[in-house]
Amino acid sequence: MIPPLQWNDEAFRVDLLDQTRLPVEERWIPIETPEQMAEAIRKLRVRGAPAIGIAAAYGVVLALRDPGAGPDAVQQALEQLRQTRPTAVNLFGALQRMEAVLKAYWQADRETLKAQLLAEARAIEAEDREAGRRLGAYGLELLKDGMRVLTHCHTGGVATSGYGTALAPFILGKERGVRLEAWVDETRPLLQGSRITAWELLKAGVPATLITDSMAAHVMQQGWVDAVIVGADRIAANGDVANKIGTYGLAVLARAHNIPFYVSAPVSTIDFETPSGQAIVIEERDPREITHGFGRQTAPDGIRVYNPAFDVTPAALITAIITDRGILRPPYPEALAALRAQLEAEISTPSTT
Ligand SMILES: CSC[C@@H](O)[C@@H](O)C(=O)COP(=O)(O)O
Repeated sequence: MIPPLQWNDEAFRVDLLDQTRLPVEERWIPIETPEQMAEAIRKLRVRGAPAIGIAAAYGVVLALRDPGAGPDAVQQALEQLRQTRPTAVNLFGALQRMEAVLKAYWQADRETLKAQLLAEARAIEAEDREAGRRLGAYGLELLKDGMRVLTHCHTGGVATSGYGTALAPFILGKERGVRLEAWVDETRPLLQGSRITAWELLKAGVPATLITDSMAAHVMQQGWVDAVIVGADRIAANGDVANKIGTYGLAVLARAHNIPFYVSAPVSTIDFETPSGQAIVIEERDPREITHGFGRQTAPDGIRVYNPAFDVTPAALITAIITDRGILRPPYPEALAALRAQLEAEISTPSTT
């Protein structure tokens, strides 16, 4: 498993895998300031909901790289990183945790603040790694040996810090001898499926077949898909799920073909404060991603373009939501409320082990 980034303690910087270069080149770039991290997130050099949160957390630590910088610089970094991408809630959750550390150690000396911020960023990364392993194990309760499973966008190692979210059962399944076959959606317009999912599954030795997004209906109609599994960028309190554009269409297709549709995401992707998908802000990206994708003009100058990066799948189309705390089934408002109560109870009664 390749991580999306590595903290370089000696150089006090982040070494980041530039995902825009995949699969042709595995290029690691040094990130030394919060500005550089914000740029990397905006340009999708690091992407995928959990990875964005982890990257932003380390980006906050970088505010203290300059020997003259103090808590004000950290506060500024928090504001800057919050402006990068609006949809994935992991970004805001991670920054909220970093802000809590900043507030708790505002009056402390610089070295203590630095150490505490770094420890929190490392904790966010480690928790996500463990969440991915659990997502894989729960996913394998639903995805059985021999199944052909369609997935969308990229939800593996470099989008997280370990096994991934929707790709976790494929990777863990490979380790455990459970044979899953993947249908990989290309994922227009930025091709996270063909560039990154296909690359990661090949590396892991998981059998995979690449299709363009518009072929999904056809392969389902042929009876060649046993399940669909996707990740999430934000799950609302009623179970609506924002994920990469095209996910909603797949859910409709899965329902039409009587195929189970699963969402796999860590609890850090659940936004209990957002009542439904309608309240989720959908990022709109540069029209040139469609008209000039990968440097080649493929549409006439002057054409009007709409380029939403995500869509919302209504809870009613989701067969189960796999989380690192177990598998949720409809009705989701009740299942999510129970999960929230469980998580809150754990916070108020910290474990003594
Ligand atoms: C890695 S978990 C799932 C999502 O983050 C993933 O499906 C996705 O939509 C990523 O979008 P991206 O725009 O590439 O950051």
